[in-house]
Amino acid sequence: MSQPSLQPLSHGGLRTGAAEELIAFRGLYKAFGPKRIYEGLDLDVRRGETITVIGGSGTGKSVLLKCLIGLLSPDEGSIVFDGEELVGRDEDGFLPVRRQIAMLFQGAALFDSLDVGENVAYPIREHFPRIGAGELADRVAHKLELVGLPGVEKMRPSDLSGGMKKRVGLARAIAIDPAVVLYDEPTTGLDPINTRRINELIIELNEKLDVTSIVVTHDMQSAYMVSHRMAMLFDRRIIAKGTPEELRGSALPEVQTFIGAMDGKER
Ligand SMILES: Nc1ncnc2c1ncn2[C@@H]1O[C@H](COP(=O)(O)OP(=O)(O)OP(=O)(O)O)[C@@H](O)[C@H]1O
Repeated sequence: MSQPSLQPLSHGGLRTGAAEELIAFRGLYKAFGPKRIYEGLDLDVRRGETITVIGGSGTGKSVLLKCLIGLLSPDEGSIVFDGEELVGRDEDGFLPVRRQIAMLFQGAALFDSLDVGENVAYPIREHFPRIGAGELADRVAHKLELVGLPGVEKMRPSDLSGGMKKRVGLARAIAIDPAVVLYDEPTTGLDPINTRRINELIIELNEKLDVTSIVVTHDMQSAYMVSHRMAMLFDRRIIAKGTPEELRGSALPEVQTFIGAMDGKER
C-alpha cells in the first residue's frame, strides 16, 4: 500500500469548497445511561475560526470534542466534517479524520516514558511511518520552535513545568499539520503568565497555520481573548452563539447568569 506523502501535509485533502462551515453538528442526542447530555444539539464551526464552547460543569463540552474525533459516538444525529459524515464510522473510518483534527487533551497527556522529541514525533510516525529520520527531526524541531520551546527534545516530560507540558502537547497536536485543533481546557491549572502564553499561541497558530480551532474552557478571559465566536451549552443544547461581544450582550437570562457568575469568579 502506498504511504501518504509528507509534502502536502498542510491541510492536505481538505476540500476547497466555498462552504463556509467546516464542521456541522446536527440534531445530536447523547446519553450515558439515564443521564441525558444532548437533546437536539446543533452547532456549526466555520472554516478558519476559533470558536469557544462554554457552559457549566458536566454539560457535555468535552464530550462534543470526543464525538468529533470518534472517541465517543452520539446516539442520534449527524456530524459532518468537510462535507463527509462522521457518525457511524468505525475506527478505520476515523483514521483520516484524526489526521486532520488534532486534540490537545486536558493535562497534555504526554508519554512519560518518551522524551519530548519522541512525544512530538509520535503522531508523525503513526501517520507517516516511512518518514526519514532527518525530516522527522526537522519537523519536530520546527513544531517545538512554533510553541516557543526550541531545543528541548531531550528533556523528559517529568522535568517540564505545567505550562511547558501544555506547549509540548500543543507541538504534538500540530505535528502533522492538522486542519483543526481541539483544545480541552487549555489553560486550566496554569498561572497567569502561562495562561497568557497559551492564549497567544492559540491565536498565533490560528493565524500562522490557518487552522480552525474549537476551544472548551471555563476561563472566560481566555475565551474573550482567543475566540472569533463563542457558543454556550445549556440544557442539552447550544442556546446562544455569537461574537464575544454578542454573547456578553445576550438578552437570554441563562447566558447572563452564567457569564455574570464566571466573570465575577475571575475578578
Ligand atoms: N465515557 C463516559 N461514560 C459515562 N459518562 C460520561 C463519559 N464521558 C462523560 N460522561 C459524563 O457526561 C457528562 C458531560 O461530560 P463532559 O466531560 O463533556 O463535561 P464538561 O462540560 O466538559 O464538564 P467540565 O467542564 O466539568 O469538564 C458528565 O456528567 C460526565 O460525567
